[in-house]
Amino acid sequence: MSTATTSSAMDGVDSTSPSDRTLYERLGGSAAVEAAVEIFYNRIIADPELAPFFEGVDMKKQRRKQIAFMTYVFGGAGAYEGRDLYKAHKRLIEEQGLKERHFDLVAGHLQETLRSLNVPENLMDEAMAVVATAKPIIFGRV
Ligand code: HEM
Repeated sequence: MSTATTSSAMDGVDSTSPSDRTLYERLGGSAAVEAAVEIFYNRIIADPELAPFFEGVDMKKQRRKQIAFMTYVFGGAGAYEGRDLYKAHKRLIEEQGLKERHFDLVAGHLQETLRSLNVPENLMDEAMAVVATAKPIIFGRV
């Protein structure tokens, strides 16, 4: 009999369930993804290397788009109807010097976000593997 000692938006995380449940469900569904995206962008805009890319960006809309995107890529309900990731970041690469190094910093913030929400290591690895697939797309290598 285990007793929960901490409470977070990731309550409901279940790292041992059969793989017929999507990563989205195992992470804790919409509440978990919304909490993660909130913390994720707070970290990003507090990072002096990343903040300049988000100047003038409507962060409320950005959070909504990222929630839709993560819901989709983690296998949750709904369809992703945003711009494709290559087009969405093209201007940043051509005019603002977006490099793979920045991607790695962003991925690191996502990992730290999931860690702060007590997402189990194996689920975090799964989520990070999905996010890594965005890298060649953003940089036009696929
Ligand atoms: C894990 C990798 C990433 C994912 C999954 C991701 C996802 C997204 C998504 C879904 C959008 C919205 C697209 C739309 O307009 O429909 C977006 C836009 C944007 N992303 Fe990313 N992104 C990633 C990496 C980065 C990095 C490394 C930066 C910069 C440091 C960045 C900066 C931006 C900015 C500034 C916008 C808004 C562009 C605009 O409105 O013109 N992203 N991203």
